[in-house]
Amino acid sequence: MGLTVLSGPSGVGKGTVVAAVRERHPEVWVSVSATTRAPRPGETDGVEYHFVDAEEFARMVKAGEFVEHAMFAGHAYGTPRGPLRERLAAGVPCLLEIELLGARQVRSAMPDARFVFLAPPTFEELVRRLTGRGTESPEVIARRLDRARIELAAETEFDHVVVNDDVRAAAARLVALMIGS
Ligand SMILES: Nc1nc2c(ncn2[C@@H]2O[C@H](COP(=O)(O)OP(=O)(O)O)[C@@H](O)[C@H]2O)c(=O)[nH]1
Ligand SMILES: Nc1ncnc2c1ncn2[C@@H]1O[C@H](COP(=O)(O)OP(=O)(O)O)[C@@H](O)[C@H]1O
Repeated sequence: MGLTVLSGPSGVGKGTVVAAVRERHPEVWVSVSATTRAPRPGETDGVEYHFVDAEEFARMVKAGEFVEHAMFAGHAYGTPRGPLRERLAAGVPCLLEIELLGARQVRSAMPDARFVFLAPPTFEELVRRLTGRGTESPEVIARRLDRARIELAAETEFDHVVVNDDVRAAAARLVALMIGS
């Protein structure tokens, strides 16, 4: 099974590590999720996410177009089924970067997938990273920290834990788990 699911608390560096994987490992295909949240500065529709409105998201859910979908901090996120199915059928190593509830749905639907938890070196460092990104209001940061505590407690559900101490090292460890070193 060529599918790897990467999860971990908000701010741990999932997006950063996945960007490093994209840059250095073009042989890995990274799924582009749909979301109802607004693009952040520098994000492009179709690259980091497909940015859709709530109506379009609901239509996609109803049409069965998602492998999994979940709410996170007030917005909907989902993994489109078609592109993933095509890449898996072609034998391409595939990576999903999704939150815990979605990872659990994938675990039920595709139990042969590999589940990797990206962990912060310490909780204090997680708070620093989440605050330091500067893209969220204090209310949003507080909500994400509440969710982060829940996500950290689920670490033991995963097959592997990669500590994001150094971005390049963490990306290399993730790819080694996916395709061997
Ligand atoms: N279930 C699910 N979660 C997703 C999907 N895409 C992204 N996420 C997760 O949604 C959460 C919020 O993502 P985002 O708004 O980009 O914030 P960030 O991860 O803190 O930069 C993160 O935990 C992502 O891993 C998806 O398709 N399905
Ligand atoms: N290994 C690392 N060391 C230091 N800072 C990091 C590391 N990985 C990510 N960061 C920083 O932490 C913040 C959150 O990273 P991000 O990739 O947005 O997290 P996530 O996608 O998990 O929410 C960003 O400011 C990012 O530059």
